[in-house]
Amino acid sequence: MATMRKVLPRRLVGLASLRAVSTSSLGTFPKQVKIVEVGARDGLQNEKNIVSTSTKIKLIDMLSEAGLPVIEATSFVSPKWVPQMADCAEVLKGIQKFPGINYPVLTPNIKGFQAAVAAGAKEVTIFAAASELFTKKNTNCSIDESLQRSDDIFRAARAAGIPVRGYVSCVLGCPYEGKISPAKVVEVTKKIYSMGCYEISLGDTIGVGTPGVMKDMLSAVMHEVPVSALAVHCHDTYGQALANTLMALQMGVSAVDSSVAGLGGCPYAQGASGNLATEDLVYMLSGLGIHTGVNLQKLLEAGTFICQALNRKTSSKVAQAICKL
Ligand SMILES: CC(C)(COP(=O)([O-])OP(=O)([O-])OC[C@H]1O[C@@H](n2cnc3c(N)ncnc32)[C@H](O)[C@@H]1OP(=O)([O-])[O-])[C@@H](O)C(=O)NCCC(=O)NCCSC(=O)C[C@@](C)(O)CC(=O)[O-]
Repeated sequence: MATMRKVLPRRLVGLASLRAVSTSSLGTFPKQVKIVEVGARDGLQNEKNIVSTSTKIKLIDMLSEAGLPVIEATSFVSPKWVPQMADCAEVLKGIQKFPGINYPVLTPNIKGFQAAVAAGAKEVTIFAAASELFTKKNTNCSIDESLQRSDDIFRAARAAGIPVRGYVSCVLGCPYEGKISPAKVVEVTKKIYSMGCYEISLGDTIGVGTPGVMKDMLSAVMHEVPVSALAVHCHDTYGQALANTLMALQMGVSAVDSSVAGLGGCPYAQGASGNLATEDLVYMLSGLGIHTGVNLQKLLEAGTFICQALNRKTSSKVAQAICKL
């Protein structure tokens, strides 16, 4: 397709490398950032029209071609709650598994964990939240009950030698409770870290945060959990996702979730919009001279593919800019 063949103009590549030498005044950044691509799960779970299994598989294969090191493939949740993820087993079985790339899947309970393992999952992700009301809306239980479900998963995962990643949602605000205290985020994050999550992604689920509150929340969490075990997951509802992520990088976080074409949202978080667009993140990191291993050109092609399949415009500013050139 002609639109998928556009090559990143030389002058943009040049601009990015020019910026890479002039960032010392911004503070210390990690030399390398691990991008966790969540478009196929977080992005698609919010789509009203069912996306075909083959489209999901092709998207993930294109993201693998682009060199993303971690691609969240799908979620083994109740199809009554999220019908879009009903084909989770087919998707996980159907994708090409590139060597060196992880394909974690979301599991809300032991039933989901067992189904994920049966479909070949090598890594799972549990999800908790720093808000009681969001937890109830999202998983029909209290925070304590959700942690108990996670504990069941940890036991089974340990026995099977499967690594577990974790999410804490609503770290900068909740659609139902409003302001969330950093102390509550610390409490939940610390619990799932001590239960065995090797990495915990702190989610600004509805994208209300600004860099100052990100800094306060992260400072509090970093007192209790090593920064090497933290990631950030910023939605872009108020246009703050890139700024909040930059703040997290300056504080030493080196794992960032993002979504191709900025797809995303949670069906149980009113007002949540898309995630930070992976294209925009890669462009910024490249400009800062930070290694990601991602091929921006191939990533743009994956974004074009899924936007055409969904019949929608990309939310990535970088993709929009390059399409106009
Ligand atoms: C947790 C439950 C299952 C509780 O839902 P429930 O209705 O309380 O559970 P239940 O045990 O009564 O089960 C209801 C039915 O679902 C079945 N069931 C039960 N579990 C499973 C399973 N794993 N896989 C398949 N089926 C399942 C179960 O067998 C039963 O079927 P029935 O007997 O009625 O035919 C439900 O609330 C659920 O699936 N919630 C998931 C919601 C979701 O996926 N939200 C989006 C992900 S979180 C997010 O997006 C935020 C994040 C991670 O991106 C970070 C951020 O931005 O902050």
